[in-house]
Order: sequence, then C-alpha cells, then structure tokens
Amino acid sequence: MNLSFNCLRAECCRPTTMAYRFPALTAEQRKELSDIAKRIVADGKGILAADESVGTMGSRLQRIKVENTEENRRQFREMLFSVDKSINQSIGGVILFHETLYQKDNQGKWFRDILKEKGIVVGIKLDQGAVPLAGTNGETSIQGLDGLSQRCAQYKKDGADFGKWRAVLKITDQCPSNLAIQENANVLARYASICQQNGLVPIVEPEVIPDGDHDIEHCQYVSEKVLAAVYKALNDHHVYLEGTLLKPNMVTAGHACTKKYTPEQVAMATVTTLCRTVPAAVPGICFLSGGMSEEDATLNLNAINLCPLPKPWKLSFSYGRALQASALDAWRGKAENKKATQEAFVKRAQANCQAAKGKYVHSGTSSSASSQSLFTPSYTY
Ligand SMILES: O=P(O)(O)OC[C@H]1O[C@](O)(COP(=O)(O)O)[C@@H](O)[C@@H]1O
Repeated sequence: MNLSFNCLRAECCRPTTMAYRFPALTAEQRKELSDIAKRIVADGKGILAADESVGTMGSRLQRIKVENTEENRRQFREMLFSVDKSINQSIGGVILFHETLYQKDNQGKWFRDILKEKGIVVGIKLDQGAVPLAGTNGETSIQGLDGLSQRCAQYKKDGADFGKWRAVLKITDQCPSNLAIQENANVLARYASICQQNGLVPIVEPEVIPDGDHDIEHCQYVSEKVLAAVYKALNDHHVYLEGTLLKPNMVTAGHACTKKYTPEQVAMATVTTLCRTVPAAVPGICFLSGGMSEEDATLNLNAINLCPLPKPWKLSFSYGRALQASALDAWRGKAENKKATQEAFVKRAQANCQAAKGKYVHSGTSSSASSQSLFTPSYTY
C-alpha cells in the first residue's frame, strides 16, 4: 500500500502531507492539553479575563477616577485574586497580562501561586495588538507571532497553562473583507499551533465587534463566515481541537440597531451559528462580553444554555468587563472598599456559573453598575 496518498480511489489520489504520518503532538501532549481545557470549563466554571493591557486598564480606571499606575493595577487585581477559595467553584481559569504574571501580593506571594493554590488555571495574553491591513477599510491583523514559541515556553515555565489571542473583525457595508477574515483565521491558527507545541491550551478569540446598526441576522451571517474560516485554518494547521477553547462574540444586533432582541433570540442565533461552524471536538466555548452590561451578559449566557438545539460543547464565559464592572465601581481606588469590591466580583462570578448551567434566576435587584452598558466604541486596543 502506498501511504503517500490519502485516498486509494484512483480518481482522487493526490500526494498529501498527512498529519497522522507527521504527528504534531505526542499522545502525552494531547492528553495534557485536553485535560487543561476540560478543567477550565468543568461544572459551570468559566474564565476571568483580567488581561487588560495597560491602555485598556487605563480606560477602566479613568471611569472611576483612579490613576493608571502599575501599583493601582496591582492593587485591584490583588483584591480579585485574594477572594475566598470557594471562587474555584465558578472560576476555572484567569487570563493575565504579562505585567500581572510577574506581580506579587502585599505579602510578597506571586499572583500565579495564589491562583494555582485555589485550583485555578493560569492563562496569559499572547497577542501584541492590532496593526492595519493596507488596502482595507480600516481593518486589522494582529501581531505577536515573532518569537511566540520562546515566549510560550517561558510562560509555561512560569506557571501558565493556557494562552489567549484576540482578533478583531468589524461589520460595515464592506466589512469584514475576505482578506481580513482569511488573514485573522490564519494568524489565529498559527498562534494556536505554537501554543500547543509549548503545552499551552490556546484560547482562540475571533471577536466580531458590536459597533454598527446592523441587525442580528447580519451579525449571524458574518459570525458564521468568520468561524467557518477559523475552523478551516485550525484544521489546515493540524491544531488539536480537543486541546483548544473558543472565545467568540455572542450573536447580537449592532450596538446602534434600533430593534431590540430578547435573550432567547440572541441564544437561538448564537447556538445556530455555533452548530453550523464549531466541531463537537471543541470542549468549551467561553463567550466574551463585548460591552454588554453585566446582567445582560449573564441573562444571555443562561438563555444560551437553555436553547433547545444540540450543544455538544460546554457553553461558558470568559468575561472581562462583565465580571469586573461592579467590582471596579465598588473599589474606586480605596483600600477600605475591599470587602464590597470582593463581594461584587464574587456575586458576578457565581451568577455566571449558574448561567453556564442554565440555572440563573434573576433576583430583580440589580445594582446600577450591573445593568449599565459597558460598550466601548471601536474596541480594538
Ligand atoms: O484591549 P485589550 O487590552 O487587549 O483587552 C481586550 C479585552 O477583551 C477581552 O478579550 C474580552 O473582554 P470583554 O469580556 O470585556 O469583552 C478580554 O480578555 C480583554 O481584557
């Protein structure tokens, strides 16, 4: 038998680079990756995305009139990471920014050790921001592939077990272009492959941002095109899907759309999109919150988990703004607000854990911070 052909039928015999003959990963590597991915999304757990870059954190802190210094960023994050150990019932992973991975608490203990002792998996933001795609209507690619393998190897030694890379696609009359879709899919796949080679589970984040007045059908059409391209590229790059997590946008109308949709409509459009594009081998899909209010992000996630369509993946959260807005509002840069800050964070984490099981019951008493829109126009770094 000639094994350099992928099919024995004469009419379609073509030489091929068969991944099974040149395996990208050993059985041990695959097991490690799949175990990490499953741990992060086990039993309704989700991810705290505390990986805001310095600039993004600056705009968060500006809202509460706190100066964007390294020490203020450290203090806020220490409050989140030092909550009671029971947080591990709702948070399976925390994504850190480079600076935070190398920070310590007031007692001199590494943040990463604090998280690991709680049984929480440590992740690291690996992308290095958007750059223009020439010849497009302001579209972008993401940089950070150069030296990525060395960075991943170092982060793995320093305690990280998963990575995150966010690509940004926008909806306008001409966008996203085919170039932006293909380029970002390919870069995400290359990043995912490099992560896996270094023992990090890649979180693949192709975000279709909610700017615009498009309706939900338009967002669904675009999200399907983007996700289909991403999974084609991941397959082309021999990425082991069982050792990945997807971080997509929910399928919603644009922020300026006048028509409003219920959580059930968002859920139906979102799960339909995922059914059409995301293989069942992917263990978990952790949504970003994309500027929704904390409460909307929780209600939509709950509706998604109640949606009567096939759902072969865990459907959970990887929220930045929707897990931290009330906490930031409670903190306002004052040490004496520690208890209120931690309570606000734990409350959102528990609510989203319930939503990831389709068991969230809205209490009817939302704080003003939790129902406030967290939308930031053109949220591209
Ligand atoms: O612009 P930055 O600093 O990369 O941050 C992007 C943020 O977007 C996310 O990918 C998703 O955050 P949201 O849930 O707030 O939409 C976070 O992980 C990250 O903190």
